[in-house]
Amino acid sequence: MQIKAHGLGRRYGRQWIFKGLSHDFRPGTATAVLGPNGAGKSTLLSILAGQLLPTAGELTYTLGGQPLPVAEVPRQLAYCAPYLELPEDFTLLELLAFHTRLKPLRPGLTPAALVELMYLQKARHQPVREFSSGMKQRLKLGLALYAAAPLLLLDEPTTNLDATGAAWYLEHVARVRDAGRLVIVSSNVPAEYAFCEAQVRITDFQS
Ligand SMILES: Nc1ncnc2c1ncn2[C@@H]1O[C@H](COP(=O)(O)OP(=O)(O)OP(=O)(O)O)[C@@H](O)[C@H]1O
Repeated sequence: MQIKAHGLGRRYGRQWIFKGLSHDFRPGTATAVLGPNGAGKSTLLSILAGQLLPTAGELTYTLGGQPLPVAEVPRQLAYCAPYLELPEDFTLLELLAFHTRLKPLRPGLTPAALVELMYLQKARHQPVREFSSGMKQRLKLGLALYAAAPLLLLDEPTTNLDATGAAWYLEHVARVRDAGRLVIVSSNVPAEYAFCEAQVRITDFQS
């Protein structure tokens, strides 16, 4: 997956969050979207996900060398963000059965194997609402990292993770970096994006 952003801007009311943002998110690369709290990182990720319209500029998506209409982007997308909620009344196994029908896992990976990768075996029959915040974050990350999707968006991925959880994230994000998969990480925690080859600083596009 490739995304070309040209002259992108987003405004809320009269306030421009960012303006004139151009960047080529090349296939197979990992890019960090950086900026302090409130800079517009989540706003940019929502725009790249095709979930929020930019006020200015344009986005071009390409998959396998072919243009991809923006309406098709959600099908190609795995997205983990603090504001995306899980259906918490399901048990873990119920949630995986439901979720993987809509968003299949990588070829050869079963929900049972994913449960083990996420170290959540003991919670298989537990409703997700009873999970700790760190367990929920491991689940959200596991579902996104191991989805069969060529675009991976991670918004503040180590939110709620302890040191062991943060190390788990770094190990698994490295494992799922296939040729052609585009990874975009929004963050202001250096350890979370140290592996990224490219950076977009939102503050470079603010007046
Ligand atoms: N729906 C909205 N209506 C009005 N303003 C909004 C809306 N959504 C976001 N904003 C504003 O846009 C700015 C950027 O918000 P955003 O959540 O994208 O920042 P962020 O860099 O992800 O912040 P953080 O690091 O705190 O998560 C903020 O000033 C926020 O108040």
